[in-house]
Amino acid sequence: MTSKQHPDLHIEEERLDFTKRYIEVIVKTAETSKDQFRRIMQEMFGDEDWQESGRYTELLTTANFFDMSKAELENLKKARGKPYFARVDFTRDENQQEEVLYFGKTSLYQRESQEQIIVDWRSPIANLYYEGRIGPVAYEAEGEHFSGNISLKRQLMIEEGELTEIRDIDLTTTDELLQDSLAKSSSNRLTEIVSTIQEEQNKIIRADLNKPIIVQGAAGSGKTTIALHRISYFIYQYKETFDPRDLMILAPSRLFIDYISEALPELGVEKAKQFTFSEYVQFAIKKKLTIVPDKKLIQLLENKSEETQTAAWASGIKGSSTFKKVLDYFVGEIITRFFPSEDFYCDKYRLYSSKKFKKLLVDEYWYLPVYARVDKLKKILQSQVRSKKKIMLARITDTYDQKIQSALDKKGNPAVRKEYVSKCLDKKAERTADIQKAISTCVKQYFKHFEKKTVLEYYQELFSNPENLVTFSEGGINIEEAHKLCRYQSGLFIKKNYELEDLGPLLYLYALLFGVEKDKRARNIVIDEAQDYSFMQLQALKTASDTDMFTLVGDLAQGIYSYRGLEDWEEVHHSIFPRATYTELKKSYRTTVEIMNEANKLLELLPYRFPQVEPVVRHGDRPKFIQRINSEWGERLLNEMKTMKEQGLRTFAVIGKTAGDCREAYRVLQEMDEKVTLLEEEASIPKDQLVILPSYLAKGLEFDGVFAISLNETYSKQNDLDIKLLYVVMTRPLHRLYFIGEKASDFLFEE
Ligand SMILES: Nc1ncnc2c1ncn2[C@@H]1O[C@H](COP(=O)(O)OP(=O)(O)OP(=O)(O)O)[C@@H](O)[C@H]1O
Repeated sequence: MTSKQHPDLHIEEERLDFTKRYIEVIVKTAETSKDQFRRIMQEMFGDEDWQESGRYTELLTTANFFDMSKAELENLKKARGKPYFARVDFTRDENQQEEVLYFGKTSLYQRESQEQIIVDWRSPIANLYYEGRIGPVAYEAEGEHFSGNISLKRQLMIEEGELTEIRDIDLTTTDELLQDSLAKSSSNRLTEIVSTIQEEQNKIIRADLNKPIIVQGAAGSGKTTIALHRISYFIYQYKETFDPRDLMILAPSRLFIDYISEALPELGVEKAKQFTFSEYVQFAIKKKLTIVPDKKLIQLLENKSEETQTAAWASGIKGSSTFKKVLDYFVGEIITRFFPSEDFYCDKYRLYSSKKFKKLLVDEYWYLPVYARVDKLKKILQSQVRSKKKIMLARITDTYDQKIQSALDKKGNPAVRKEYVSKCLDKKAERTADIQKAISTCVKQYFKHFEKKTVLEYYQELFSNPENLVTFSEGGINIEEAHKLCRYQSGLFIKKNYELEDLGPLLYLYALLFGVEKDKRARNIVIDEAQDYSFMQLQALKTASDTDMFTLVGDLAQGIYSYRGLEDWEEVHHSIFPRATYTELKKSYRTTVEIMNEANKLLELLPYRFPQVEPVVRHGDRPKFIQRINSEWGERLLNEMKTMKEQGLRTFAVIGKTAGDCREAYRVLQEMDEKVTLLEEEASIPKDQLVILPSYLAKGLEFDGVFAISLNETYSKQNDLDIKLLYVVMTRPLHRLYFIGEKASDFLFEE
């Protein structure tokens, strides 16, 4: 029903008018002076319409401005055009009083009357909107118990401050707002979905904030979106105690960070740090490294040479839990290098036994990074010297004073006595100087023998001895493999290069040996596309940040980096995040039924059991195959795009299997004078332009219309990687999917 026909139209319009004016009062007052509050109130509400209403008098008599934080004010300003999106009428059992609640992206209330003008979508009571049905409801949320009755659930569409539509939801109506929202065209950027969050998504957003969470979600199930909403919810819940800058979002590429950039301020989470894994590791270990471009995936697609196989194999080993064992063992061995061979002496005084030193190093300070333990022991010895300094010096003085005294007491030749006393005085001065010197140098001397190396030196050392790799892995790596791995690594080190797969072990080693500085550690980490992380990477992040507060979202069916990433969640769940809640999302919100049905067929070709993805019921055209003849395909593509544009669609992508096919497509389309952009890793996505990108870069992104192309490259059923890549491509479009190739079987179709 449009707003004009709704029986409550007048009530809702008046409410909106009131809310908008009240926001203006708050904003204006904050921008001028608090003393002006009453005057502004009169100005905003003093016109005839409002003077007649009882509400105006009430407002004025109770008017009393209260301070808002800068952030709250900013949120309120942002909310001016759309202060809320839903209304719920709820009667609590305990007092039988009906509350009329308006939910929006921020909260606003009148302090005196305690009336909530807008309730934040992240407050516990907003669960009534996301999960409650008309009728009796009862549930717990963050320790609060709700029981009562919902008599009205209403969605309110407001655009630029105007009420455009009112929709009452009851048991029988399907969620039209969701359908509308999904039917819209994409903007090339991720947006917030607060008004249409679904029950299963809401559960993840609000799942226990003190526990890690792992979400296996189908393509388009809203993983990225939900992860960002969960951050927003987290920041809201802990606004008093948690600095948003302690939150870190790890994304697969800068392209992806650009893609989510719009949703961040909308959700108030723009202060969270955003990194790629590679950027973060270099930041944390304070070293700028030369990382060789990650060509393995492409090489695996293009050729199966032994070199490529070795590279992929080495990646797998360096990311495995076996390698964690190697590093743990290695660090254990490094610690023994700090076992002193002798007790600690200052001059002739034994101040600390080596046994005690070892005990502290290994047992007492086990929780500290190795070098921090050594530093701690240094301080202990220094304080030991300081505390014994007086005694040591006093002993010297006493000894020589006694000698002198007894010489003076003796009768005898005065000349001899004099000489003896003078010698004693000299000796005393000499010994005192010795002790003074020893006091200032003994600690330094004692530690002089201990090594001081950088994390890179240690890492390179690890690969200098194949036998050690076998021992450290307790047989997990055999001697041939160890030799092969060492050879592979030395090929990198000679050129002062590292590869992405070295970063997990490096970070882990750094954390254990030196510890990541506090201001470089995150207290809460959100990882998107988590299936592409290796065991070692996740373990390293956990150890480095000293917390298990992670949100991991990913989809194993899109695990195109499985040679180095994860094949299942089990090991990660059990060994790294045992406290984690594991959840699955099977519904897809992005794609139409017709497209998803085709994509689902690919999952059946994979050797693992992936559940079929259930699309939210939204129909569209069936995917279309266009036969490629010479370069005339370019024209057909542009024609189809023109038609789509006429139908209101706005974002389009040509997705090739590899960069090679993309370059070829770029050449053809550019010649036709079309404005196209070839996307490289670090680029940002231009708005309203046709973009060409390879399949592996398209992961996580979405477009209204997608042209999957096969020019020189085809997809093969024999290769799981090909199947997964094609699956990624086919799950990118919101509305239309085209295949352009020589024959349908190039895209793994029967016909
Ligand atoms: N509850 C919802 N209401 C409206 N739109 C939604 C909802 N949930 C998801 N979407 C939309 O579905 C699309 C897919 O969401 P998103 O990109 O977060 O999914 P994903 O699981 O991360 O996908 P992928 O696996 O491809 O990375 C987005 O356009 C998002 O806005």
